[in-house]
Amino acid sequence: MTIQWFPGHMAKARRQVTEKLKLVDIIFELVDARLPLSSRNPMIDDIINQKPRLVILNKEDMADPAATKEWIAYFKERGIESVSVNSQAGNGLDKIVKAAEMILKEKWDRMRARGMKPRAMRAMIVGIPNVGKSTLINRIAKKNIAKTGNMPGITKAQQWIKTAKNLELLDTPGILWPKFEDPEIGYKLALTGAIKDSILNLQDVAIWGLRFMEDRYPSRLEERYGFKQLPDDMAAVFEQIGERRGCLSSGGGIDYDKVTDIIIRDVRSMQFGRLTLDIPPKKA
Ligand SMILES: Nc1nc2c(ncn2[C@@H]2O[C@H](COP(=O)(O)OP(=O)(O)OP(=O)(O)O)[C@@H](O)[C@H]2O)c(=O)[nH]1
Repeated sequence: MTIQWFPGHMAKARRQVTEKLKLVDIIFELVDARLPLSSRNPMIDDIINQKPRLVILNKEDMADPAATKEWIAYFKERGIESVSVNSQAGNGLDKIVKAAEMILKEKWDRMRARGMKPRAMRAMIVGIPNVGKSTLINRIAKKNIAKTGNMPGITKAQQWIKTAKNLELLDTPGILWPKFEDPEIGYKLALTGAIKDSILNLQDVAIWGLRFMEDRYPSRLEERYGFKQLPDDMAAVFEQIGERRGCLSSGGGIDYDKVTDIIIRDVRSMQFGRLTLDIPPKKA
């Protein structure tokens, strides 16, 4: 991920999504199921401007299943339909089609009432980098019956992926920017790999991750690193992990950078199991 989100890039991304909005009936807003709020673009409501929308919580296989259920209920309470899927395995694609049909039902009924022939629903995927947009598009494309080609003579025509199930998907997603002025959101995005590793101090990211594990999943932290509770002195924590995992620097001491990498890699490669980093808000 090399995109730096300067104001010019944001304006361009927004313009590209706005232009394509006219072509579709529904937006598939893809988020990371581990971060259902932090991986949303902060201006998404404004950008899609009343267009019907389905939130897709992708990478459900990496998220805490109980939390995913709570997040789906959270969106529902706010009038937003959502489904969870694992695009890598191709699980849940039927759920997407069903939910889209439900969301667009009234519009389709109106078209039928006017004597119009039902046509396929047209959708586009939007989301911040790394949430799995290309993976989902490729999954759907693999299951497709035919991929429509460019219209002759129109060099930049959109390509539509036709699925067997009355859905046509734009083959290029809309890429929007994440928001990471809030340090907490930044740590979460960094820990899941949604923003470049050079943006934040990785040791801070690793420490945030350890504190999160202590708070939410203490038994998994203990199992992996041997700490029931973390001492205030984080250097001691790094040293213990470093000793266990053989992270020695050339001078013989503990190599803190190696320990940092191990902690971050352990989260990303699910050594702590399925984690949801955005905590579903408690019901009022
Ligand atoms: N475990 C798991 N990994 C997934 C899933 N979907 C995507 N991935 C992985 O997430 C990473 C990012 O996926 P992409 O499809 O490249 O994400 P993208 O949103 O297109 O990313 P950009 O091109 O940066 O905008 C890849 O390593 C995928 O293999 C999923 O459902 N489960």
